[in-house]
Amino acid sequence: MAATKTLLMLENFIGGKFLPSHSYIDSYDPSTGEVYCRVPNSGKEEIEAAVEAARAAFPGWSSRSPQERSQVLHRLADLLELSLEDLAQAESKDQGKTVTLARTMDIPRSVQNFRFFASSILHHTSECTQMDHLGCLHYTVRAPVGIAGLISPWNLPLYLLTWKIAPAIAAGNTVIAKPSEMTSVTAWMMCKLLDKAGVPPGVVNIVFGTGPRVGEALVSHPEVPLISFTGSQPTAERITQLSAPHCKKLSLELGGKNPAIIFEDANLEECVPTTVRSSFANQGEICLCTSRIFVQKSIYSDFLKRFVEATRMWKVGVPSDPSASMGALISKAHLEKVRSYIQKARAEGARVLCGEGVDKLDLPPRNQAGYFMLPTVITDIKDESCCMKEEIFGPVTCVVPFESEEEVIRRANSVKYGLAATVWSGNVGRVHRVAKKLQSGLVWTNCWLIRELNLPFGGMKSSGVGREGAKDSYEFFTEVKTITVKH
Ligand SMILES: NC(=O)C1=CN([C@@H]2O[C@H](COP(=O)(O)OP(=O)(O)OC[C@H]3O[C@@H](n4cnc5c(N)ncnc54)[C@H](O)[C@@H]3O)[C@@H](O)[C@H]2O)C=CC1
Ligand SMILES: N/C(=C\C=C\C(=O)O)C(=O)O
Repeated sequence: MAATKTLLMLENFIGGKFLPSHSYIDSYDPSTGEVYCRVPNSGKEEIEAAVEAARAAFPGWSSRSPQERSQVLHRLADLLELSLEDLAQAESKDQGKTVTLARTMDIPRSVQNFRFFASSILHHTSECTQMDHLGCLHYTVRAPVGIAGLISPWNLPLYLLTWKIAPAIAAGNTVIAKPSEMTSVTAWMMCKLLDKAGVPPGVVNIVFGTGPRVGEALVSHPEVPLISFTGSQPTAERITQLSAPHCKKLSLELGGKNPAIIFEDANLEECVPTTVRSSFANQGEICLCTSRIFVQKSIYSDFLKRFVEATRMWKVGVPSDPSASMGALISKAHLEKVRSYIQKARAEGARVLCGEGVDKLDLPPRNQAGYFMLPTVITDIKDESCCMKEEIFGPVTCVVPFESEEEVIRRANSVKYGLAATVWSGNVGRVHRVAKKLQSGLVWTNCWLIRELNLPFGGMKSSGVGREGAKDSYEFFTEVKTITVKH
């Protein structure tokens, strides 16, 4: 007799209580393609309950001092850290990424998000000016906005959710968060730690479900004056439309089509492995991943040979395999979408040098229905191709040659996105010059994804609106008031 599988059942977390739902959505293990979890399919009713809880908690939480709130955030960081291994295993199963990546990047960064904002909230200053001729002193004060609506995606589930929750509650807001319906488990696990950390009921509410149903109910709610969103550009457009009648504050962190520019004097010993990582880390499912590699003509063939060799070493394996660099993509639909880009490139006459359709995937029988694909390198492709223009958000990168600095800057800037770029050169003057001319919110030179959480993070053009970071998040999650004192 076949054994009945027990599915993990998630519950919403509202007003400090776990509440079951009327209906549920299936959630898949990307490494097997099997349903293993059921996520509440919430809607307006649950958002109403969460608003009520967040409204009730706001006066108490917002009137605590930053020092008191900071202590709570530190305790939560410590508790998350104690659960690091369980969270890493869960994140990997839910998302498809390797356990190693979840253990070394996702969960440590989630812990760091709470520690960082626990500390930075203690160090903000306000402005003060004097008008002696009128006998006036002016100064600013900042106050939390109220109930913050936070919507996060599936690629870095707990990492990006906590990047929003931590600054929002540090500043004294209460929050209603909606994680991606595809990766809700670690958010639900975190809810179990909130009470022990001293987070009062109603300060953090997590409501699970789909974007069109519960996401829109949250965005449209008149008592939620602020939305912080990370995800795709079409969803950002919808959120902007729904927010407009309420004049909500919006922070939108969207996609990228990020260039790597590699000059002939680059140190290829460092550049090649870092560019493999920047192209394929987390299955290429990070908005900061490189997907267009421009290489100066004089080193083009040498770079390409080394890059393809190094890509072939980027092992795809089951997420628990410690030797795997890459796990499974998030969903069947996403895998098909990513593959369709490779088919389009082939149809246009581009060459696929390694990966999809060229090399063979080696997976155990249990994982044959998982959403795996090999890291893929495309070349001989035109800048106008959709693979060079659109965000693929998978393990696919294009390599093309360039001749001059002016030319590569123009080509790198010729897409609608402007999130992140990398520049590789041993010439400091050139590095500065190129970095200044790139239309990109972030430029890493001779490195990738080294994050300084104090400084602004975010994109220009279609990559987003607003910035996040110590000062930027504080300003976003607070309202400023100017006070004039006549003396
Ligand atoms: N940070 C980034 O740059 C990310 C970019 N993407 C891009 O978006 C593509 C599609 O991925 P999706 O998961 O479908 O992204 P998405 O933008 O639809 O989802 C992100 C979050 O928004 C929610 N959402 C969706 N529709 C909504 C609506 N109408 N109102 C309120 N919330 C809504 C989702 O439930 C999820 O929590 C990816 O292939 C990738 O290209 C996806 C995730 C992250
Ligand atoms: N927003 C994303 C990545 C952010 C990384 C960071 O803050 O370090 C994304 O992939 O959507």
